[in-house]
Amino acid sequence: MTTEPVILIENLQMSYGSHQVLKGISLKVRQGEVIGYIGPNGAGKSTTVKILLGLTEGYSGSVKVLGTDIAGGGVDYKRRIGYVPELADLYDSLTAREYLTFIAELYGIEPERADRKAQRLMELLGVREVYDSRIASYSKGMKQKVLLISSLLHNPDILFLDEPLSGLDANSVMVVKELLAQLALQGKTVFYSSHIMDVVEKVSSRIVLLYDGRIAADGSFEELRAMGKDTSLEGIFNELTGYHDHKETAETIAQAVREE
Ligand SMILES: Nc1ncnc2c1ncn2[C@@H]1O[C@H](COP(=O)(O)OP(=O)(O)OP(=O)(O)O)[C@@H](O)[C@H]1O
Repeated sequence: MTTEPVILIENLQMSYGSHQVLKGISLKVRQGEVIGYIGPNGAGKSTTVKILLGLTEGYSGSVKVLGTDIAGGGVDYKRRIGYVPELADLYDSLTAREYLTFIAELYGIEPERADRKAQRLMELLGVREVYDSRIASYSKGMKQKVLLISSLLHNPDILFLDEPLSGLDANSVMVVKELLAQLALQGKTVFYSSHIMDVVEKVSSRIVLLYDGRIAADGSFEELRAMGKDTSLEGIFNELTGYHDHKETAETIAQAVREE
């Protein structure tokens, strides 16, 4: 394994109009780390990931992925990255075979090889029987599995995942959680953004909490736990983001529902 960071972010700032979303983020991610990237809704997690993927421009600061300054617009580093977006635009009118071989082709994988690998991964994830059905007919979890496969076909070095377990059944969740650990053992780096705290707690070797445009905590779960009073990541999250009134908020909402 190399010791150079695979992701190096220095003083990253990003605004949409007058709204400053990222207020100076610095982060070094090393090969083989599984980063749990967490934060409240709207904190800027997806924005960070989209910048790292070269999908969002207009930021300031420096961002290097796999040694490449992404501001240079190079595409080589993108070939070594896999991405499972939060809201996916799957081509519903295609079958998984058509979709996955098409995606693989974009990565320069020869169609027959891609087809073999896609079928194998569909089989391992228990969805081989719908390989030739239109994606439009799939359940949410089946679509999620196709997305996961599409991010892995080209054997990427870094995997960016935004709520990757969304819609997956309990057995599939266990498989994917274990898969992430196995991929990290192979030396792949995983950048995992999710709101499901008990999963983040279990799969991440390091947790980065984004709050108010800045990194509010960065460390292993044990290190984060040592910082506060709470013992669960959910509790630590509430503590670090200064949120204590979930019960009152829920009561007020329930009351508002009854109002005329
Ligand atoms: N294209 C855009 N134009 C304007 N504002 C945007 C755009 N994309 C994101 N934002 C704003 O930036 C902020 C951060 O959004 P982002 O999607 O990065 O948050 P997030 O941490 O991923 O949230 P969530 O947990 O809800 O997915 C939000 O206030 C959002 O409204």
